[in-house]
Amino acid sequence: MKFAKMHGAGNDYVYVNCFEQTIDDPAEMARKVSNRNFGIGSDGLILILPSEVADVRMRMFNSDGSESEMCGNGIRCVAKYAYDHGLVEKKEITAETGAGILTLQLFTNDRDKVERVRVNMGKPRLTRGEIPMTGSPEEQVINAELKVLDRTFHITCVSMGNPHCIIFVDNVDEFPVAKYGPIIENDPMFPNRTNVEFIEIVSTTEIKQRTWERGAGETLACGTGSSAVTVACVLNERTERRLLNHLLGGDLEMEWAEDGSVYMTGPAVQVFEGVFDPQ
Ligand SMILES: N[C@H](CCC[C@H](N)C(=O)O)C(=O)O
Repeated sequence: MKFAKMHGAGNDYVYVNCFEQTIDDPAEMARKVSNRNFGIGSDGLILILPSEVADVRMRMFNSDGSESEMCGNGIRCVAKYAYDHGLVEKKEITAETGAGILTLQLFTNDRDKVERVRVNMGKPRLTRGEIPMTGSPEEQVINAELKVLDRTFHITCVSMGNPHCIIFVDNVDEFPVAKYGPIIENDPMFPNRTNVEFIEIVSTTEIKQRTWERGAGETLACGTGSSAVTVACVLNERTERRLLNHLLGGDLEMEWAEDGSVYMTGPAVQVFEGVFDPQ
């Protein structure tokens, strides 16, 4: 299986060009390639496919084999792959995802390779029914109390196509993400599980994020998470609508625009290409 290893702000995936090859069991393949000792090593597997309604289509599988509707860092790398490998020739493209059709703007360097991508991540979904969460389907969850082990957190829940639970903490560097993340991820109030973001407010235009990803554990960055967090910051009156988010693996420029959509701008990097021998 030919692949490219790419990352966006350190959130790394194995990318397979499915314009020219097929994968029979992507869930199983995701588990194999993601393993950092016995595989290639990644947060998951992303398939780049032809689409009938957009320039490309993305499917994303976490390292545990579960499929997610959307991946923000992944979609920037899909755009880079598509342009750099000649699957598209334009610098504004559309991508079909489980969260709808998104529009992406590509920024190239002087060798005509994509370096940064701005993504219209679409509109956040805020009701329990849309996230999904148990309880009254029309209700929103903003700054609601949640007791976990010995702590009481205040959670805000947002879907960017996939579910996110956002928690503001005082010192994110020292926060025990691996202790609380998996418990919240698997809380029965989230029937499809959830991604969990822990956020420290630096100023009204700057935040720091750590991410516990559904199906993958702690990762260095999460683009859908960063989008959901931007919405949560505004809803909780913690920041302005435009902010710079410092994640463990790099920075993302975020805006929840007046048109209701969230815009994310960030890097897309190819590290190497290779051939994987399935064992
Ligand atoms: N890292 C990805 C999100 C993966 C979300 C995935 N863990 C899920 O199950 O929804 C991002 O940049 O948006």
